[in-house]
Amino acid sequence: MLDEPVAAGPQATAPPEADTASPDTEVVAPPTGDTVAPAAPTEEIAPAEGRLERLRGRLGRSRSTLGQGLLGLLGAGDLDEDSWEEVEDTLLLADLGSATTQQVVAKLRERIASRGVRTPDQARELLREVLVEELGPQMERSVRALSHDGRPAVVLVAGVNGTGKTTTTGKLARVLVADGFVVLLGAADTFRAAAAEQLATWGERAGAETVRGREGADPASVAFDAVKRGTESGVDAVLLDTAGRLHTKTGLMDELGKVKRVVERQAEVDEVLLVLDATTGQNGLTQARVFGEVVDVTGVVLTKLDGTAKGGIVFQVQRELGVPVKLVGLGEGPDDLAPFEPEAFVDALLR
Ligand SMILES: Nc1nc2c(ncn2[C@@H]2O[C@H](COP(=O)(O)OP(=O)(O)OP(=O)(O)O)[C@@H](O)[C@H]2O)c(=O)[nH]1
Repeated sequence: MLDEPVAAGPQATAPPEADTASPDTEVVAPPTGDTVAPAAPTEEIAPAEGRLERLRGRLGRSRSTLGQGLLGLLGAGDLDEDSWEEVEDTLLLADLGSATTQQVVAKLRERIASRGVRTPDQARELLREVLVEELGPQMERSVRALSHDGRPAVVLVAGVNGTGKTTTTGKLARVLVADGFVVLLGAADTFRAAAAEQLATWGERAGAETVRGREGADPASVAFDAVKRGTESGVDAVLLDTAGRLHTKTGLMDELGKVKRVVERQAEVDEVLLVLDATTGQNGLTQARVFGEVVDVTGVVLTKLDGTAKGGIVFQVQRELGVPVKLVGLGEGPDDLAPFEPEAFVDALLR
């Protein structure tokens, strides 16, 4: 449903760096006047609380690699060098990466020697302790506070195409709406018309407005207009979905940097969430490094953890990027997004 086109010509809103061509942004339902009222979602949204708990079963495949393999080895008692090599291989196979693997093995060896491990339960406890330590429970993981004294929190969602950016933006909107926040979505992926359509559909379902531009419009202008509208109408959060595919990688990065700079002319960007597909392993880390050079990534969303036997990628992301994993995608369903909790995650791996 396309209604209430917004006059957002370049003179009105486009900042100097933005494209001078008319961005032709429009607002997609729910239609409102000057104030963005929390429109009723068109479908029921599951409460955010206890999501990871409900979604635990989805980590089943990761569990079979890490949990069963390691517990079997460690629970057997005194380990010879061959067994330690197997432990190492199991961790590497689960995508923990070599640095984390070395660290985990060193800690396990030391603690097994000093405390002794004789039963599977003791092995599980020790393994849990070491893995949780590796995930740095002290890291700040919440998506930054949504109270900004009269201005919306601005969240930029970035990542390469297909990782699940649009889906994650939509799911996040639902979580926030379920928590009582008024959300506005900005479809700054103007490279692919279907992406804006997809986001607007998520918005309608969650009860959030979507500001979007015509295919090929300047993404920075669309993002700027979305934040402007969100600020003027007093929403709690503006979530900006960005493009993941351009003709060249340099173009993509330049565009993302520009979107952020242009938005920052009127509001601080509170959160840059980098969406990584957990099934891509090492590739995801390479992407993360490249994105990190262009924008300060404040948190990672690891998607498709339901579809991989390599949940260990979480450890690598954390260690190599020094950025907390804040959210995990555990399915294609609209409510399959959960906050990342190290203890609960490790428990799911070892269950
Ligand atoms: N199994 C599973 N699938 C997911 C998850 N998150 C997203 N997907 C699927 O991944 C596919 C790509 O998701 P999109 O949200 O379109 O990805 P995108 O990054 O926005 O892609 P572009 O718009 O092309 O840049 C879709 O089929 C989603 O349903 C997840 O956590 N688990």
